[in-house]
Amino acid sequence: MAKVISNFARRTRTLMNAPVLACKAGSVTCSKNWRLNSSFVGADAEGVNPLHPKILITGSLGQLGTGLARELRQKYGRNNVIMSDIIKPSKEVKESGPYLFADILEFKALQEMIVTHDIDWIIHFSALLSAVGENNVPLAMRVNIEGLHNVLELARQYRLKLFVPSTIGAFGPDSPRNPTPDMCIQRPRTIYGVSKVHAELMGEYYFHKYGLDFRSLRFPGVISADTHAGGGTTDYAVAIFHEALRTGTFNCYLRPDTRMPMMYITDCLKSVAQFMEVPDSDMKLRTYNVTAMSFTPEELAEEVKKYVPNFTITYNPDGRQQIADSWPEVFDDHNARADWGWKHEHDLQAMCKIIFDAITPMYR
Ligand SMILES: NC(=O)C1=CN([C@@H]2O[C@H](COP(=O)(O)OP(=O)(O)OC[C@H]3O[C@@H](n4cnc5c(N)ncnc54)[C@H](O)[C@@H]3O)[C@@H](O)[C@H]2O)C=CC1
Ligand SMILES: CC(=O)[C@H](N)C(=O)O
Repeated sequence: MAKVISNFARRTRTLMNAPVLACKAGSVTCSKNWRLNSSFVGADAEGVNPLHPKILITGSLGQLGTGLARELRQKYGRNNVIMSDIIKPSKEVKESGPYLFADILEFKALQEMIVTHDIDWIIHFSALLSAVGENNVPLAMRVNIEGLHNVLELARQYRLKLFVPSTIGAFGPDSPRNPTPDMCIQRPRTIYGVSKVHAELMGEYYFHKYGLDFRSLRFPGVISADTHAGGGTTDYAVAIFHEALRTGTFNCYLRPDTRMPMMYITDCLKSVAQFMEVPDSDMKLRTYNVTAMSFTPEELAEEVKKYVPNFTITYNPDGRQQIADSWPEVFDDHNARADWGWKHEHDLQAMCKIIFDAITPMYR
């Protein structure tokens, strides 16, 4: 009990020292008293129970968030993972566990949420992806850059663990493209990429300056069986499966030989869940590349033909071609594999089989 009280006192003191939080001291104390009265067995130095951290996912109604919430709820308990976004959740989402409205640009409301719900970790998914970002630069700057500043400050003030995904889009035409290592020139030419390099650097700065437990993985294009994709350059590899079954044809906005790194969604979600638990001592970097495969639209189309033999594909490159041409072709993730055992499960063939098995019945 003495350890519990001293942890509690230390955490409360830290919070009270943050000037912006002074007015919240009452609710902080109240929230931590709840912790005192509840099961606190096995809490670490920050007072977080490593078996049941309370996790907030921002932007959780996008392509990745719902699946990650499912994965983390299985691990840490349904009520310990709070989904949030600015859009209305479906009935299934509402029934699956806690969901809250959270605009990443409203700092005070986020503070209140962290305190009221006693959050330990933030998984920060809110973002505008590459193609939509190019179409609305001012909004991308607000959501991707101001939003990041807000979560960094929240994580610093409340001593939270923070995960912010980065992307192959954080590299640019001056980076080596085949393969692209963790450490190399990063001069992206999209606002999305610029905001992600900014996130990597700011997170690492907060780590060195304040000891913030900042973690980031650079994902390749993530492919899932559902049609939702947030407006990225890699989205063709999500849309193609449904179009193939629905119409037998697909009009691709990239050239047939445009090679990009990709990953099946379950591998992506597994990488996040695994990475959040990697001990500090095993992490030589705070930002790691992770990937599973690399393919071109032409190669994907060949695979699709195995399931839809009459499938045809046409190519009409648009503005996304220029983005893709500046991104990595093959991602080098050997550091993640060596330092903390990252390993993908699905290659192109395995992924296509899972997706077609899942969605073909919908089109019969
Ligand atoms: N899906 C992919 O292929 C990849 C994704 N990532 C990163 O992973 C994260 C999640 O990606 P996805 O789920 O695909 O994105 P998405 O575009 O599908 O979802 C983003 C979510 O952010 C929400 N959002 C927008 N403005 C907001 C605001 N002001 N406050 C709160 N939420 C807001 C949107 O409503 C949306 O649900 C992003 O940071 C993205 O950059 C990185 C590499 C690849
Ligand atoms: C690779 C990404 O970050 C995303 N899918 C996009 O294409 O913008």
